[in-house]
Amino acid sequence: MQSLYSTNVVIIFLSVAWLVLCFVMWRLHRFRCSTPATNGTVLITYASQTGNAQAIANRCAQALDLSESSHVIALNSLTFEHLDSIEKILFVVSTYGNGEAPDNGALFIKKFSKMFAKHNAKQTSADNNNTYHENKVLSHLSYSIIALGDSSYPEFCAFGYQVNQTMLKAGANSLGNVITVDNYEEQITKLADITPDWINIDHEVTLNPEIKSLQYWQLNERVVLNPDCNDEKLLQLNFTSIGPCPHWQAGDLIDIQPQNPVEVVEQWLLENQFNGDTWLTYQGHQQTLTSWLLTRELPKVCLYTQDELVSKLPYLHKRSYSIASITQSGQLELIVRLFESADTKKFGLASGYLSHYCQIGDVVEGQIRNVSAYHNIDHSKSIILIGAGSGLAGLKAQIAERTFFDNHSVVNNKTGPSWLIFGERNDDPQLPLNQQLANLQASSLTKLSCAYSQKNAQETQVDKYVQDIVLREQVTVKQWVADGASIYVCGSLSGMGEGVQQTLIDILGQSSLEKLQQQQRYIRDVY
Ligand SMILES: Cc1cc2nc3c(=O)[nH]c(=O)nc-3n(C[C@H](O)[C@H](O)[C@H](O)COP(=O)(O)O)c2cc1C
Repeated sequence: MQSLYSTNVVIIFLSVAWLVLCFVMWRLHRFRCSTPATNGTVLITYASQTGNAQAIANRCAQALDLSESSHVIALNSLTFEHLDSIEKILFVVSTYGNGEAPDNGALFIKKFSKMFAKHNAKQTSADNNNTYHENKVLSHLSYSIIALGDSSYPEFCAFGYQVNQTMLKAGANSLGNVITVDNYEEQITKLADITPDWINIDHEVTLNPEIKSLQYWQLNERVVLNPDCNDEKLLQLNFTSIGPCPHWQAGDLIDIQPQNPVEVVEQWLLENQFNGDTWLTYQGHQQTLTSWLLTRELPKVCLYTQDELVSKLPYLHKRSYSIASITQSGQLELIVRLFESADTKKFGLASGYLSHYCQIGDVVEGQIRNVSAYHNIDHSKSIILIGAGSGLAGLKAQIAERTFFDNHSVVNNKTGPSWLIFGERNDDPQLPLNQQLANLQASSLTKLSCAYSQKNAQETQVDKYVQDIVLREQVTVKQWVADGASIYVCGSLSGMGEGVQQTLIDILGQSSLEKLQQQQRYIRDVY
């Protein structure tokens, strides 16, 4: 009996010891997996205009088991103290404008060049004018750069290279070449292919078409907003979601999968002697070759066999559009400018598809893109919304969200005043566009100021461009900003976006505008 008792005690003891050992080994394994390669502190910083670089930064944080809230920050928020206290940093930065930084990274080069110069000056005097150490302020720090861009721009990934130069000058250690990413697409670009070796991206965080569900939208209505214009028509499109409606916020974009016109696909098939009626199965879906090729690039010279086409021909690049409505309306609204080439009279691929080839009732594939840089607006404060043409989309979404906030917030927390400064071509009040503006003024705006580019400014005393209004109304603009207003700009970058920015610099001063940008009170959804 005694010996049976002691055997049981030994078995229980061994079992507990075994469980404890297993637990310790498991914790150790988890610790090893989650600890960054250097065992040092790692930070991830992003500069992102439309959310791609930010999404990659967040996924890298997941792969490194780092918290997004404490280890992922916008480049404008990066301080010298951060750099001084960490051992490794990952930059995920896109390029914007003409080889420039995205807005939430625009202060980095200026801020750090100044800071490093100051530090170097101190270092120099400490070393009795020995300039050898001048560039070693960040010698403890290693870094990698993922640079997003689009090779159709002359300055491909220029900002990524500028960040690299700044870090090299400060003596930081590069962990490899700048990783350039051409035309990043969430569902096509494999994260494992664009991340440095020290980040172990597993399959869970590798986005590809199989694991991300696609979103489809049925076109219900299409209205020409400026029927008086023969060129560059502006169209409003309304869609409903097929299946449960995804959630989005004002400022979010939608990436639309464009399609070739059917005639173009049929002509290409004929020229290359393929049979468009052949049924082909790819990734579990079966449709005719013609249907498959609607969304594919069609090369001038085709070296593939008919069976290879679907797996080899790349998808047409998706195009991003600002969403003009809010989820609560139950409709996805877009405002699209139809591009038509002056020489060939051909339509732009995506704008032609949405504005011309796509028919009412047709289904369009489009993925909502969360752009948190455009979200952080305090609706209880006032806002100056500035834009032109298709930029009305982003501005309408902000107005709709503020109206929703007004109707659903607690009594004392009402929406602040909204001032819309908008530019189009013609002031004819019968035009659907001008009727929409009048409706917005009646229902939701405190102030509406319009500029008309096709009016003769001297003769009619109207402003030609939105920046003319900002300049003429500068006293009021300054007063609104002093009272806490945000400024939200939406529309084309060249011309409108750049003109507005220069005028704001002229009237508010560069440093005040930078401060507003840092406080996320100057937001630009410009393209
Ligand atoms: C208005 C605009 C300007 C751009 N300028 C450049 C450029 O000069 N060089 C470049 O390589 N890519 C340029 N791009 C491409 C972006 O860098 C690319 O789309 C990137 O994926 C955007 O990433 P983000 O969403 O993080 O901002 C530009 C894109 C837009 C919309």
